[in-house]
Amino acid sequence: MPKILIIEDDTAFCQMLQKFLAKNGFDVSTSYSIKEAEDLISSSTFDIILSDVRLPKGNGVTLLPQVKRDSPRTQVILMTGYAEVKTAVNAIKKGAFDYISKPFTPEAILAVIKEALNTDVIEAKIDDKTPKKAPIAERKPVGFLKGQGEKSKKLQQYIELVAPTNMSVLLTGESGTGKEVTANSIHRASNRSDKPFIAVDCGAIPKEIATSEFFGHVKGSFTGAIDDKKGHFEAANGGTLFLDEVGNLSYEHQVQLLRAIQERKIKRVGSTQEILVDIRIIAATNENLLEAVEEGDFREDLYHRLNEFSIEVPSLRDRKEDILLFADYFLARSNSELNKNVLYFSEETKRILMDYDWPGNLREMKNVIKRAVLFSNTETMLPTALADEVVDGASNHKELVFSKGDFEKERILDALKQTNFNKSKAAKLLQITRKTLYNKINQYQLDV
Ligand SMILES: Nc1ncnc2c1ncn2[C@@H]1O[C@H](COP(=O)(O)OP(=O)(O)OP(=O)(O)O)[C@@H](O)[C@H]1O
Repeated sequence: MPKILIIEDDTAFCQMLQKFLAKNGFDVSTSYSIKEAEDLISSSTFDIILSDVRLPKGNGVTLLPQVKRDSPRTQVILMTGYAEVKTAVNAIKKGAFDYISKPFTPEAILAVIKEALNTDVIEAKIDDKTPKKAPIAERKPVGFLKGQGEKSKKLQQYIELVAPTNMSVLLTGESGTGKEVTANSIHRASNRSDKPFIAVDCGAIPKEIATSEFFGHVKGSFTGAIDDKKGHFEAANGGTLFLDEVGNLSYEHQVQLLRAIQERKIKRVGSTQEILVDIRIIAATNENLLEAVEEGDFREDLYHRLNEFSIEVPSLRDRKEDILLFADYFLARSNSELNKNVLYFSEETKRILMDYDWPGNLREMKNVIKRAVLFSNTETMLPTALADEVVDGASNHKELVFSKGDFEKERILDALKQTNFNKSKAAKLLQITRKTLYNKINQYQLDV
């Protein structure tokens, strides 16, 4: 039975959580203060520590070094208020597994705990050198940062609203915005969270084998069917089937899919036996599906069946307030994946991250930051570590917005500091003339 320690000074909430987790099969200890927790941690080993961030005499994050030193396999999950997300992201840098924002649903906390326990199992399997082949479509749950800006809050509200229902959800949004992780987040917050989440990229399945991929086949039903095989519908039974790039399905497969969803039963290729399936469908597209319907490329009845509730996942440039929060998050993840210790972004780097347009959205940011972490040899990430297209893209954008006065004063000071107060070099860096720089220095009465 996995052991959990809850550290929470709100006694009523702590006891409620204890009862709930005990009911769900965990061996739960509680402590109401850091001191009490330290004693428990030194005398016992826990699989999970679930700690409030703000505690009477300190902060849940201060426990991390002790836990990581004495019991490296223990996973720490922090419970935060909205305002403490930044602290929690910093805690991930120091080795915390994840954080969960209060208030949270029972399903949500169970999902994070399970994910933390799974990580351990995966590591153990690697240690064993007996990796099991996972079904192609079964993907490990991914980290999900909620964000704090208006668009992010709205996205989160929609996720929480629709998650407990059985409604089909259609996720729209540009490539890389996080549609798959949003789908996963809906699944984790639903009452199907202990059942599979199967993600299928409809654009990547060859047309000839799509039926068998979705519904399975029996041995000998076609050349190459050397064994009985379960399809994605059966694999997702009881859980959620995520259909990515659903607009890429052929007409024939749209018909098959609609029938299976409506009738809630399928037949494996080559079999006459009907199999009942209970699945929730979440579909995603980055094209305009309604246009595809109008042009006759996508069946209207299937469109309405998938679109019982639609959520638009915003682009990263529409989540400006969250850009640095996401950047911090990817910095922490990259450090732990690459075993590096890049802790900060320089002011200029932050500005570039803010100014850049991020056409590839969060996927692009994740890759850009990982690469930059690899290239950084200091605790502070400098712009030189960023890919050229990001720096160039941001400076084109910066030229456009420079005159608006946004952060102008700060930018000028930063450029001056970076160039050791050499005004010609600073002007060059800012991509303005020396004369403009002098005018700005006067305008802002900078003492340089
Ligand atoms: N809210 C988030 N928190 C943390 N990471 C995120 C978040 N959203 C997206 N990501 C990361 O960004 C990357 C892209 O996300 P995802 O694959 O879900 O995007 P997508 O919209 O489904 O992309 P595509 O349209 O190309 O299928 C992933 O690596 C994912 O982990």
